[in-house]
Amino acid sequence: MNKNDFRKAQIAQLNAHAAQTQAAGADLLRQLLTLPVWQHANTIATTVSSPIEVPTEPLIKAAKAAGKTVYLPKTMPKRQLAFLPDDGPRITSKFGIPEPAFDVTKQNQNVDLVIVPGVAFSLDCHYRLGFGAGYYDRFLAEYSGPTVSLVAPVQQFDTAQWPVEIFDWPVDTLITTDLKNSL
Ligand SMILES: Nc1nc2c(c(=O)[nH]1)N(C=O)[C@@H](CNc1ccc(C(=O)N[C@@H](CCC(=O)O)C(=O)O)cc1)CN2
Ligand SMILES: Nc1ncnc2c1ncn2[C@@H]1O[C@H](COP(=O)(O)OP(=O)(O)OP(=O)(O)O)[C@@H](O)[C@H]1O
Repeated sequence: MNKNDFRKAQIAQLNAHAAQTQAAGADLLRQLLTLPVWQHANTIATTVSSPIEVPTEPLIKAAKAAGKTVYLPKTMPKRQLAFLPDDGPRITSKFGIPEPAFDVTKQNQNVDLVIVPGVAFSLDCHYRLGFGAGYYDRFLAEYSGPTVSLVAPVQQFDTAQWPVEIFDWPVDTLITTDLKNSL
């Protein structure tokens, strides 16, 4: 199947399994908190999740409670992402995603840990398929720090069932959970 058709089918699956994905969040977060790469990070980047994604609000709260600075992406022209601290009001973008206000003096593209979103992940080579605009592919081409993705059962594939391209970057660490942790 081509990438766009696979992505469309997979987004339909994410919608159908949204409750299961929300339920998986607690176990995925529990595992994240045990990772040295999390524990040692002073600055972390994540997203504001939509209802079909692994919930990130508990992760944001846990990071702040641990004294970390949380950065969120703001979508910029030319499909670039600017990472800005989650320290003020969030403004909903034209894509419906709440984002921090742009302030070049606060921008940080080199945080200690990036939590990478996606619609599907391959467990063998850690490839990810995103929502399709290439924002993270472009960002990861420039970022050399550690990456982790929280993978709900519906997002797990033993091997990529979609075409992997030259600009696709594997994620360092995939955290997965059993279906029984999501019921
Ligand atoms: N929660 C969350 N936030 C995130 C991401 C994500 O995956 N999850 N992103 C991960 O990358 C970035 C936003 N990703 C996006 C991915 C696709 C489209 C999109 O398809 N937009 C148009 C098409 C516009 C175009 O082709 O330029 C659309 O809605 O039709 C928008 C944003 C940053 N924030
Ligand atoms: N490093 C890059 N530089 C320029 N263009 C890129 C780069 N990486 C990806 N692209 C372009 O971005 C587009 C979207 O790529 P793809 O379909 O793989 O997105 P995705 O992985 O689903 O999205 P995302 O990375 O936002 O989650 C492609 O047309 C690709 O050519």
